Amino acid sequence: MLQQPKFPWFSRNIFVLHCQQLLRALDCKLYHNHISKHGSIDDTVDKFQTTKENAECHFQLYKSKGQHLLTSGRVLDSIVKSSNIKATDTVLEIGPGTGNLTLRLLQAASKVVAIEIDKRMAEALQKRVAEYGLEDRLTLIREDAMKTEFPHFDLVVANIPYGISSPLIAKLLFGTCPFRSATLLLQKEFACRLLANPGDSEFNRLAVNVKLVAAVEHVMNVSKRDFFPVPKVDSSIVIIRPKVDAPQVDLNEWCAFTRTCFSKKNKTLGATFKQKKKLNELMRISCFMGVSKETPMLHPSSESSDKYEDAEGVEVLNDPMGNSTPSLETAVSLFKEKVIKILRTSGFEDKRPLKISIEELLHLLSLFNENKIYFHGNVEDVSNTALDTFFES
Ligand SMILES: C[S@@+](CC[C@H](N)C(=O)[O-])C[C@H]1O[C@@H](n2cnc3c(N)ncnc32)[C@H](O)[C@@H]1O
Repeated sequence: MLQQPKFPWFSRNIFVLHCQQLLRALDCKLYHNHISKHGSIDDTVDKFQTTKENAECHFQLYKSKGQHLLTSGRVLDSIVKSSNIKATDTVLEIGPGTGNLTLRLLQAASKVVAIEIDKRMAEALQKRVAEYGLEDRLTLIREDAMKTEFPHFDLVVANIPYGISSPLIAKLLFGTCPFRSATLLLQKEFACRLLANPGDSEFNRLAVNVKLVAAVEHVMNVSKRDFFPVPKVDSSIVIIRPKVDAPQVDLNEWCAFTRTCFSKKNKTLGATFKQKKKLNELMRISCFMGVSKETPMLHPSSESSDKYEDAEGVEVLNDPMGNSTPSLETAVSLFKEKVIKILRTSGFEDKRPLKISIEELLHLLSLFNENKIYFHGNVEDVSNTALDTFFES
């Protein structure tokens, strides 16, 4: 007889999963290779169930760790099939859990590197993989995937904890390991945002930043009923493929630029860039970037009194030492004129970020930079700040 879970399913965000229940819930019928070698899959499951430790163990599944196990054989097979795994590939799996997907990946690939934060899950996975005699092909790293340096891999295939979707995608796309593709199960709403195009209501900074460097393909939607325990949200499978010809752009500058453009995504860029706070910030950053040596507007001095116009007909003040320095107020107003002039002459002033393509955004950023207007001040700290601000809206 199966033991009853210790807690009710919905108590305190913690679920109890009995191993036997989980294993009975698994649809393992497509382990063809294994079946042909070792007899029926039911035999294997029974063998696993009667292992003393497993027969007695149970897990508390934590929502905080995104522990919703995928139990549909149909969906698991679709994930593997759509990933186009080659027999020579090393697959990176983030959050293998008890191994429902891992076992299928081990059948298709040469190696699987699985990173699992939960010790109990890792132990159950190891045992289960050993039951199938596949342990030589599995490298199990018991760490937080966000704090671990990824070893070499060819592609990623994973049902990830949804809480780390954004930083994980950023880590993959801007990490040091080149890879072919990432087939990921994501929360449906998040996947829709990733897939959105200019003009779509969901179009946003997330899509812009990801699509700068990768193509995103929708594979299929997955019902919440295909998970155990059943989560509140539906899911989607997407494949992210890094572009081989991604534009060469300073990522920090790009991320800071898109953050500004999408800060008020229903407003025109003209309205967004006219905000006093934003102008002050941009002027400060442009100053920090060393433009101060080239333009007097970035050395404001309220002491100055005499006025004259510079070569471009811009009003500038003289300070007692003979340096040309405008007041802070004048400097901000000159800076604003410069920003608006760029937006107006390039035709972006009345456009809304929701409808602007990546190519257009790249063009606008290059116009700003050519005019020595910068969005990110710290050029040395590229990786950290780019990742930190990559997806926030
Ligand atoms: C949605 S479950 C998926 C389990 C399994 N892949 C499946 O499909 O049944 C997510 C898994 O990721 C693990 N996990 C959560 N946060 C993690 C992190 N930061 N690094 C690595 N694994 C994590 C959880 O313990 C859990 O096993």
